Amino acid sequence: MSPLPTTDTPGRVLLVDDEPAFQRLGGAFLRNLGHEVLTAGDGDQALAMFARERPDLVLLDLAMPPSMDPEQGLALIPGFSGAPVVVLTGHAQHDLALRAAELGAWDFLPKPIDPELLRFVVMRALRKHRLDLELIRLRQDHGEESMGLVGQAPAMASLRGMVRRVAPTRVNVLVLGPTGTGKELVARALHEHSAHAAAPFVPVHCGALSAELLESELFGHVKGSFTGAYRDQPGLVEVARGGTLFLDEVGEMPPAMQVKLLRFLQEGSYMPVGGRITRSSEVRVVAATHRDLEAMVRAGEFREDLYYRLKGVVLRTPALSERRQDVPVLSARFAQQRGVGISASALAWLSARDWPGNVRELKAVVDAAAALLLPGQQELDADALCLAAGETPSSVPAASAASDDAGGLLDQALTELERRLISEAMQASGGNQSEAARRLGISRVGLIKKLNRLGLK
Ligand SMILES: Nc1ncnc2c1ncn2[C@@H]1O[C@H](COP(=O)(O)OP(=O)(O)OP(=O)(O)O)[C@@H](O)[C@H]1O
Repeated sequence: MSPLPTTDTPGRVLLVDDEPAFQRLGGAFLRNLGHEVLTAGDGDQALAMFARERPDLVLLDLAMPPSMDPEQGLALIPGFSGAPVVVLTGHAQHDLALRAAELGAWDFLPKPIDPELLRFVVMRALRKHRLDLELIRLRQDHGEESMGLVGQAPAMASLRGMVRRVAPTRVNVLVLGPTGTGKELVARALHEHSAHAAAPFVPVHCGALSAELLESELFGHVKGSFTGAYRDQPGLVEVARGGTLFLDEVGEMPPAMQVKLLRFLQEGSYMPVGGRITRSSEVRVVAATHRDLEAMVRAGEFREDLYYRLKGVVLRTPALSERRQDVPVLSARFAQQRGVGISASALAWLSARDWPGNVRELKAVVDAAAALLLPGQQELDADALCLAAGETPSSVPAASAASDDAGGLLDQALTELERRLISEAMQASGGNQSEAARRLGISRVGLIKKLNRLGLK
């Protein structure tokens, strides 16, 4: 047996025991080891202290006043969720110890307590607690890190960096990029990482409505202001109060509305359709368009003053053709969301194509292919993707499984994919092999072998 470790980072321990002698002696022993010790003499006190002080560990005697019934002690265990619980039991109370474990206790110590064992069990439980916390933090960081914006290309990393920096501010943001590249995702990430994430996120499609309807939608209307206005209707600027108003396709906004929006952006005030009283609302505005707004301004199609109001900060979402190395990771994510795997041939097929509709189009094909899988099939392959894309499987090389040289063609497609991913990673890393290997998720030695094999050195 390995020797018991002697030192570790101390923690904050809640000692729940009604015996003053044990509180004193056990407490002093743990304090000597550097731990901070809190004590409670009954269940109610213990739960209240736990809620207030959030200790790292609970040492719990099961038999306590008023009833001294261990069942009552057991019932306390779930109340200490978030910290490991070590129960203190009598020597012959194995059943009780098992029940405690079922209820979530991490360990148990027989009484009378052996100090060496106490020291060891406390240290082990504290270590577990710290690992749990670290895991939670890593999970949060990981979720935060991608913010739903999947992609390893440098352009995506810097986009995420900008979102993280801009989100906590209230500055207006203009998101520019081709259709289907994640502009709305960026707007949502900005909202979700702002201090106002609990307030509403309200999207409005500016191109889908006439000027009149858009005005009524945004600023609301009063009863009787037009046929069909049977009651007062608040506008979306009101619905989004305190949160984010997302103006999608702002380039399509009719000129008559542009001037009203400008007023709202400048003064925070607006007039509901048919109303006589000016209202105000405070929202953060994120606008997006796939159109060249600057060119529209030059052509007199979009108000210059509104353009400058909207573009507090400009964020750009890259076309998928500018980050082809992200096709596999995006495809794998979309397949995973559908609960299926994805084969190498499928990734090769997807990577070899152009995606004029960008991520939206890629996602639609992966989703459709997942829906077309036969019962029992767990993995997307090139055939399923061909069908989903409306092509006959034999029209693409990787799918012609029936032909004699199908294996050869698949190998060829995979080699091509490998060559491209490696070249792109090397380029993105400025020729640094260690960095390129990290991006590709392989070892440096593995990368060097591949570079030699593919003649890329
Ligand atoms: N980086 C990404 N990671 C994961 N999913 C993405 C990414 N970019 C886009 N998508 C997905 O692609 C689809 C289209 O994204 P979104 O609606 O945000 O694009 P858009 O640029 O606003 O499009 P449009 O200009 O047509 O309004 C959505 O299903 C979205 O979840």
